[in-house]
Amino acid sequence: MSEAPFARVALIGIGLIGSSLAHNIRAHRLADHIAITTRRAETLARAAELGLGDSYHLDAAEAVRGADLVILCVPVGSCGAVSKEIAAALEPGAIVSDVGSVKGSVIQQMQPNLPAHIHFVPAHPIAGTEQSGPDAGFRELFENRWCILTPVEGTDPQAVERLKRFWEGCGSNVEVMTAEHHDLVLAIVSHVPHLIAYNIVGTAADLETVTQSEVVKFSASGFRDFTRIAASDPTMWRDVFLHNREAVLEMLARFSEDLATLQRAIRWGDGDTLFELFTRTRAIRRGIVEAGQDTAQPDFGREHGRGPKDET
Ligand SMILES: NC(=O)C1=CN([C@@H]2O[C@H](COP(=O)(O)OP(=O)(O)OC[C@H]3O[C@@H](n4cnc5c(N)ncnc54)[C@H](O)[C@@H]3O)[C@@H](O)[C@H]2O)C=CC1
Ligand SMILES: O=C(O)C(=O)Cc1ccc(O)cc1
Repeated sequence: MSEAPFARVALIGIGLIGSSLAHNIRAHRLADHIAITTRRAETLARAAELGLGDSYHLDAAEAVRGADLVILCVPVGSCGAVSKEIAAALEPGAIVSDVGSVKGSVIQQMQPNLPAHIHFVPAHPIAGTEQSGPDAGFRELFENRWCILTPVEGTDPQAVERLKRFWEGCGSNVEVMTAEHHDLVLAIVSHVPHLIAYNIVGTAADLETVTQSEVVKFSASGFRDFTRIAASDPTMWRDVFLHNREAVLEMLARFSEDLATLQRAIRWGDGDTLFELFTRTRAIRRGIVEAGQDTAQPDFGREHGRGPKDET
């Protein structure tokens, strides 16, 4: 008899998150069999070369057949289409989950396609890097990181508990909340910051009076951090903004108001306003460091990744 918590896990999409999950499932014996499926034959072949799974399928329905855990690791805009492809092949009692950075839209896209005899438990690991593709994954990615589960009302608590234990098996701490709350929180702590990074790097790239070589030569560490984030996968982030539209627009409106306040303070020489804000934000940063939440994970990821992949 098998001792692994799952008999067969199907990973749909084998980029940064899918491959990091494969490493974890293997290392922590979370399943007896890892079935991998992805859209492109080249990516699947690379996953096989890396030995990430036990079976490899171009047909997603074939991969999920007999699986007791199915995890969609694709851009959020593809979740609806993938759920349609696999629906008829899903095993009764299977847990179907995802790793998308947006939850409300993923639930809306997937739920209508899924049969009543499976347990749908959406998830989001708050762990990643700017890298993508099957080479980018590494086992330590989820260690000491949060994973948020957003089950819909009426979900079997045992299925939620099983998925919670799976993520704990990957080294994560798990929290449960509504999809709506998740999308608001992530809009301010992750989505808007990425948009700001894309925007500032774009603005610097468009400058006429400051040359590109000067931007590279004199970029202080703050700007360098922005360029790392702005190197994140374009498909993934396009989908995040299109699918968390309302929460992002709400947070952007607040951000713009606060930015206007700073603009005014600079224009009128109001140093007190600037000093007061910078003092408050410094305390927030110190709180994060004291709570042990400031691991140098991106560098760690870079060490393990082999460079951004444009089309995986
Ligand atoms: N990159 C990050 O830092 C994090 C990403 N996420 C979420 O994880 C999901 C995957 O992101 P990554 O692994 O970073 O992306 P990635 O670009 O590294 O990998 C995506 C994979 O999905 C495949 N794919 C795309 N469309 C597909 C389709 N229709 N059918 C089958 N396979 C398809 C691609 O070929 C690729 O193998 C996204 O929803 C993202 O929001 C969550 C946490 C962190
Ligand atoms: O690389 C970084 O700095 C990240 O912020 C990683 C990340 C990206 C997207 C997510 O949904 C969660 C984490």
